[in-house]
Amino acid sequence: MHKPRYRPLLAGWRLLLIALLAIPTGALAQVLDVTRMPNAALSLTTAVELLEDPQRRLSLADVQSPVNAARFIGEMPPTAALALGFTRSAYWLRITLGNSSNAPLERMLVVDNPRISYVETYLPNAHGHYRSVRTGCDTPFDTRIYPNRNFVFPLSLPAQSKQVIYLRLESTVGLLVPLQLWTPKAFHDYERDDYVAQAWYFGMASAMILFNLMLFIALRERIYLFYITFVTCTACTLAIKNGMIPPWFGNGLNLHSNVAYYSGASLTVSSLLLFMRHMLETHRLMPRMDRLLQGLVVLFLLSPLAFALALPAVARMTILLYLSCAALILVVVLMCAYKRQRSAYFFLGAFVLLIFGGAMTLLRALGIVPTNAFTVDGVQLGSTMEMLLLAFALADRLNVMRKEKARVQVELLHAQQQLVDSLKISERELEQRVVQRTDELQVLNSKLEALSLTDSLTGIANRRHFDMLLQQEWQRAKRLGQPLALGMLDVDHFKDYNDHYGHLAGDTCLREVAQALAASLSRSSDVVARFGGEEFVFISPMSDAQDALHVAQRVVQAVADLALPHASSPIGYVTVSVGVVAVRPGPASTAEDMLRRADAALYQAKNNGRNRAELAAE
Ligand SMILES: Nc1nc2c(ncn2[C@@H]2O[C@H](COP(=O)(O)OP(=O)(O)OP(=O)(O)O)[C@@H](O)[C@H]2O)c(=O)[nH]1
Repeated sequence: MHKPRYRPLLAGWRLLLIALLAIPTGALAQVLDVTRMPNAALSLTTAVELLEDPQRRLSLADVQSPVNAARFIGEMPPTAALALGFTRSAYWLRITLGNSSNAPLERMLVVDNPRISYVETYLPNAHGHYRSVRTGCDTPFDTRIYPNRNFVFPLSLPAQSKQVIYLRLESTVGLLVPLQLWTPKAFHDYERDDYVAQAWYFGMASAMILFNLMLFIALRERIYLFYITFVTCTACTLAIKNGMIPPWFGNGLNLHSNVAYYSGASLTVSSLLLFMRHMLETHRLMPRMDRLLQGLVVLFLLSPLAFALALPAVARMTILLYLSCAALILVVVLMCAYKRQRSAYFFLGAFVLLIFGGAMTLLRALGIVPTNAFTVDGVQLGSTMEMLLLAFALADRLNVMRKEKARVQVELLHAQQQLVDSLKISERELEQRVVQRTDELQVLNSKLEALSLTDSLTGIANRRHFDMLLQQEWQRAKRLGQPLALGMLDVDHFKDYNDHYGHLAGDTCLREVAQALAASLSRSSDVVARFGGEEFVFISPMSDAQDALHVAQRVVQAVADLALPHASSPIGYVTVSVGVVAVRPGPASTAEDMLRRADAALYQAKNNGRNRAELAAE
């Protein structure tokens, strides 16, 4: 026969204690009178007599035989449940119930733990024959004579009667037996409240799943999917644990079984690990630990195969694995919290609540803490708090991300503003530079224009400039009906001067003649220009013939006053001849005519002996 190698010490100690304290009661079975009942569960623990069947071979007839009947032990400690620990033995429970009243009574015998693999009840009929009902979580749901998440057996106790009821219990996992007796009414009330409490939990889990599904659809963040998977696995596992899976669900599969329960728990742990990895970003904060977590995820995903093939054998190891994993999760969360991972604080709080709830359930299973509303639903309560806190952590994460986004947006705006500002500054600088360059260009242009209009040798207006000015002055005089005078001047015997003094000296001479010419025409409206070679011209607006001749003579005199030596000239110094004309521009005359006439007058001055001014003939 297979015996577990490591029976929990506590369960062993408990059985030893029970054996020492127990009085063989085969013949002296105490009768529990069920005539008067409380309006709540009546724990049958102290009324139970217990017989261990390590080989799991005894039949009802065997346990009724005088030898075995005398081996039942009673006087159980007054706890809410018989905690028999992880055991492969079958246990026989004997309860003697009495009805001292004169009326038949209906009672409900309840095994308030849906996780017992096999619950076989032997109920006597009026003739003392036993009817067996074999059910349990590892048998199909329709084996239950009363459809409830726990194992419920309605009893009929005739008036003035005594009944001995036998229960045979066997489990592939921990064996915890909260055996209760109820009146039908009290049980129905409790049943309603119990299902309402369960509905609260599953309703809340469903709401969380749907809400986070919507968040996932809206935000497309994978972490919500991990959370949904985790909550779904948790809710399903708790539904299995509490016997809440509807009988029609599962398509023939027994989803109440301990294989389903352990598989659900493993899937829950792997989804929790997946969620935690993403939530705490372990791949970034602790890459090596993250690889270990990934390995555990795979291990837990594959573990249902092991449960299906060898559940009783691997049950104890699985519990150890769960505990190690819980410790590892705690270490990871603490390390992340130490590294100031904000989500880790929430995760820590949530996980501590779950562990606390789970620990309560485990300690109840081991018989260390009493069975009560808190310890029975410890995992469920812890899971509820965990679910809420993790949802809060997700909301906080969203909030942090939103704040981060807002901060980045502000930074972006700031950067944009800075860019706009610097663009504006460079635009202004560019504008200034353009203005400056334009000014410089204008100056340059005016210089160029001035250069293009100035004679490079003498510094007075050149021929081009003169042509323009002559046209302007001509038009103005014509418009205003004013007289306009034009003088044409030529240096006398200049070829000889050049020949005698050299070309460079000739240039200097021309410069001095130009200055003398410019100095002789003092009005601002007067114009002097180099006409070409050694010829100069002047324009004197608003001057009639007399004025013009007077100006021309002044020029001749001014050059003569320079007294520039000219060895090749009959006079001995540099002189000029001037031909001058004064006209009143009319529709028939042109500026060119005026020039021709001035040239003719110059020719006349040359012919008349040079060093003189001649007025053009009318
Ligand atoms: N040094 C110098 N000589 C120039 C310049 N332009 C023209 N000449 C000279 O001026 C002389 C003009 O001589 P001509 O036109 O023959 O007349 P002229 O010798 O002055 O004799 P008249 O005009 O009849 O008195 C030429 O020898 C030119 O080479 C110049 O820019 N610089």
